[in-house]
Amino acid sequence: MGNSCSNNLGIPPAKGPNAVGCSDFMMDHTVEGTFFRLYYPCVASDNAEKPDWIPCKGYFYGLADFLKINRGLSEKIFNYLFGSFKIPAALNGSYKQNGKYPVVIFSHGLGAFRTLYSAICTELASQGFIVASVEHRDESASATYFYHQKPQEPEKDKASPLKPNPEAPENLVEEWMYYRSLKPGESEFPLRNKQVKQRADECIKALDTLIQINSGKTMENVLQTEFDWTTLENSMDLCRIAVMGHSFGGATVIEALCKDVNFKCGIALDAWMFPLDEEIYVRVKQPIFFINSEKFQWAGNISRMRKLDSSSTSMQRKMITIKGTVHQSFPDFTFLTGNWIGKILKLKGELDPQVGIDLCNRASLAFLQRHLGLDKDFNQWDHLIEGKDHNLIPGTNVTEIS
Ligand SMILES: CCN(CC)CCN(C[C@]12C[C@](c3ccc(C(F)(F)F)cc3)(C1)C2)C(=O)Cn1c(SCc2ccc(F)cc2)nc(=O)c2c1C=CC2
Repeated sequence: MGNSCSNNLGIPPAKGPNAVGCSDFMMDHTVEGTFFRLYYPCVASDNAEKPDWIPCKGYFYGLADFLKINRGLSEKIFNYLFGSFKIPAALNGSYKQNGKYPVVIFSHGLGAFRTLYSAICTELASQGFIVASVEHRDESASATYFYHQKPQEPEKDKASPLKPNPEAPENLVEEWMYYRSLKPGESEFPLRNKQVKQRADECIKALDTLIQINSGKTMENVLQTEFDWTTLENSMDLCRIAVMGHSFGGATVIEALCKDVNFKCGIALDAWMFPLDEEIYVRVKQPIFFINSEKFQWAGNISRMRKLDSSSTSMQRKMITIKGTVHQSFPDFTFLTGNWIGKILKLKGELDPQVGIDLCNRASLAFLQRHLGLDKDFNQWDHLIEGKDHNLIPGTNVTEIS
């Protein structure tokens, strides 16, 4: 019986052979630029500083907006509950050169943002992937930020004004974009359909930026982190690229596969299929792996996933359901509250969160080895792709409409 006191809460460290580095990248500074958190294999060091899980309090404000609760009060509660958590990775750790690593682009869910899936992203990086977790600017994130060029200061006040945010780059002003909820009477599909298209474009833009970084081109990272991005020259295997995402990010996976054949396969975690156009189902050709929770799915959503099955590539369309899991079993919150808060807020299912994320990560690694042609030992988990485990169901538990 694990001790129930709170000191055993935290994001579980990755299990793979590589130490994990983590660094944030934004280029260019505008809302049209790309913004992602990069996780990568790094040189092991025991005293490395760890990145903050929630990087600044603007994200707490956005979470409050998303959850429709008061900002002031919830900022204090969130800060108390989650403010001190770190990501089990080395902030700006030195990149570990070892051949070319396959690449994964990760897309977060509605109301989430780039840092909330670190148990998945750090595990992939520790197993030898370079992972870019994008932060979407389609107003589906709880919060995100970007910069404006500061208007030219009139000559008179020479002295530079007190800088609002010390690490903010020169002469740029930080601006925050918060979650946009549906307006009363607004129909949801047009908004979500527009957002999923922008989200796919942002995944492609992040990939294009990684391709430039891989070429060794000096990139001007607006965030001015202590990380030398030129060390990533020739680090990526650009024939082995996958796209992955949770919920709204799962729909983004399908849209991105459709738009860019550089994505060789996709993994959709508890996908929310509603935002997708009907005609997309026949256009996707790449392999897709649906990893579903037991509680979130419903017949209409499953039947849309099944439409992707009927095409000729059905051999490469797989679906499993993890028993005892809920929608929030994929983001990091599932590790960060005690059992009873977690159950009340539906952040935890019946299954131990660590067991659930291990099944998800191992099944994903096996699928990535199969469809990116990796020569690792992830095929040891091939049985998980078929749902062969006492905590898995092949396909779905949802009784589907015919
Ligand atoms: C009332 C809000 N109402 C908005 C439409 C529904 C809210 N909701 C259920 C929630 C998110 C919940 C949550 C988070 C976080 C705490 C905290 F206390 F731990 F912070 C608590 C409680 C509230 C569980 C979902 O939207 C579920 N969902 C999600 S949740 C992604 C997410 C968001 C924020 C996070 F911090 C972590 C993960 N991503 C999607 O793409 C889709 C859906 C539904 C359809 C498509």
